[in-house]
Parts: sequence; structure tokens; C-alpha cells
Amino acid sequence: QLSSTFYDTSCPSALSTISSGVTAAVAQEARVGASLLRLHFHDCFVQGCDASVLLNDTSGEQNQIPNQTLNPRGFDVFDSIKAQVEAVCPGIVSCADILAVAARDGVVALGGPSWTVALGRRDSTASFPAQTSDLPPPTSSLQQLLRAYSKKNLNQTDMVALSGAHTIGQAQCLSFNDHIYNDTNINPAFAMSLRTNCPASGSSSLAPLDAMTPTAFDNAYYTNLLSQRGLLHSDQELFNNGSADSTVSSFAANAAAFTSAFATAMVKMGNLSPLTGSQGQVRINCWRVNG
Ligand code: HEM
Ligand SMILES: [Ca+2]
Ligand SMILES: [Ca+2]
Repeated sequence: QLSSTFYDTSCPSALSTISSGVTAAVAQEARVGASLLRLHFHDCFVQGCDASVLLNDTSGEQNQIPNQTLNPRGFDVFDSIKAQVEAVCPGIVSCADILAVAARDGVVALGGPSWTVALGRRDSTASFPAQTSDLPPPTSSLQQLLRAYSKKNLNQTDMVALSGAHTIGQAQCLSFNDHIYNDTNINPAFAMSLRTNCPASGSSSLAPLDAMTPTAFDNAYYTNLLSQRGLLHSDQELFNNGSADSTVSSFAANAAAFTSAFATAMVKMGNLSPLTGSQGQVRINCWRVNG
């Protein structure tokens, strides 16, 4: 059972240490907020929020396709924040908890909502590469997205709200080349402008997931979908004459409805299968199991 007061006596400065580290890093480079948020998602969807994504085994999760596009800067910033937390409270605060708090603080630093993060997760002692198949690819259909989220007990509203994370951050051309060259449910001028920097065969060059406000955590992601300006195939699937259309429209029209649904869904995602009590360990270095 997680609790928001978990570190109140064992490490009272844990939360302020994390938030000042995240705030400083995001002020220097806005994308870091997005990269930390995505790390938490890629952790929780693979065997639960246990920091398994951070273990850099050569045959681990990080080498699987969905994780090959995680921004290396996110790992660097994360490691430096963990080092700051270790300096004030050695061996107390888990990597999985820091990830959950850093994801929230990154959203807040970019103007998004805040929420209370329940704490007390412990860190895995193994990486789970096979389970990265629980992360839906950007080629997913609406039906495939719904199935991937329902496997995690997240409903359609949660799914649409969590996808609003794509209001910040960047994607490599190889994640959306098929959408801008071969799909028809995309604004032609938008597709044309993206093709300048993204060959049909794909590449590593970057485009913002939300071309309107790439560094603001707002509801522009949904207004983009209404005009067929979703960057990923999977983004535009949420507004493509299907069951999610009405939720997309309502989040586009009502920013508060989005931020409240996002916060609710982040809490649910952050509670996925945590290790607690004496399970797992508190890793000293997040990238390796304690030796
Ligand atoms: C609905 C299923 C989802 C799919 C198919 C998906 C797919 C992707 C892809 C392909 C990228 C770009 C990777 C690259 O090419 O560099 C990306 C980036 C990103 N995703 Fe998702 N994603 C999904 C859900 C989520 C969720 C639930 C969150 C967080 C709550 C999230 C947060 C992000 C962020 C913040 C970025 C930008 C990261 C950065 O700039 O470093 N995504 N996602
Ligand atoms: Ca995990
Ligand atoms: Ca935005």
C-alpha cells in the first residue's frame, strides 16, 4: 500500500530535492520534462512502476524497440537527481518513487497540473525485456490502444487523457514517417511541411509532438487532432470517427476537464503493480542492481 507521507520521517527533504532538480533541468532544456514523463510511462507499463526501465543490462528493456527512442538526456538528468537524493538520504528513496515524482514535477514545470504522488515503491532486481510488448507502438489502431490500456485496467477516458502527454516533447521521424507519407487522415499542409525534414524511409530527425505549443503542457494536443494534425498514426487514431472522438472534443474544448482527467489517470498509472515492503530493493545506482 503506497502512501504520500512515506518519506516524511525517513527523508523529509526527498520531495523538495527532486522538485528543485527537475525545475532546474527543465528551465535549462524544456524537453527534459517530457523525457522524464515518458520514462515513468515506459516503467509502469512494463511489469509495473519498479524502475525496471532504468536498468541498463545489455539484453534488458532499454534495448527493446519501444525504448530505443527514449531521450538519453532524460536518463542523465534522472541520474543526477538520484545522486542529489542519495546525498541527503543514502539508501532510502527508491528509483521508482523518484521517477513518479520527477514525472509529475516535469509536468508542473511546463505549466501542467499537479497531483499527489503516493510513495513507497521499491525497485526491481531484474529487467523484463519481453514485457516491453505491453507498450503500444505508434502504428497502433484505436482498438489496439484500447486493448493495451485495458490490460493495465485503464479505461478509454484514461487512455485519451494520458495520450495528452504528447502535448510536450519530440518524436523521431522513424516514428511518424509512415503517417505523413501514407495515411490519408492527415492535414495535407501539415504532412507536406513535415516531409521536408523526414524522408519516407525514416530517420532520427526530430519534430514536436505538438507543433502548436511544444513546451507547454496544455490541451493543444487535442485541438491538433480536431484538424488532423496528430503527429503519430496512433495519435490521430483517437479522433478518426471512432469511440474516442467525443472525449477528444471535450478535452479540446475544456482544458480543465483534460488536466483533471490527466491527473486522475497518472495516479492510476503510477499505482500499477508496485513492489512494496521488503520486496525488491532500494537501488543505490538506478542503472544497476545493488551488488
Ligand atoms: C497511447 C500510446 C502511446 C504511444 C503509441 C506512444 C508513442 C510514442 C512515440 C512513438 C514517441 C516518440 C518517440 C521518438 O520517436 O522519439 C513518444 C514520445 C513521447 N511520449 Fe508517448 N506514446 C503513448 C503514450 C504515452 C503516455 C501514456 C505518455 C505519458 C503519460 C507518453 C509520453 C510521451 C512523451 C512525453 C514523449 C516525448 C518524449 C521526449 O521528448 O523525450 N506517451 N510516444
Ligand atoms: Ca517497470
Ligand atoms: Ca502543448
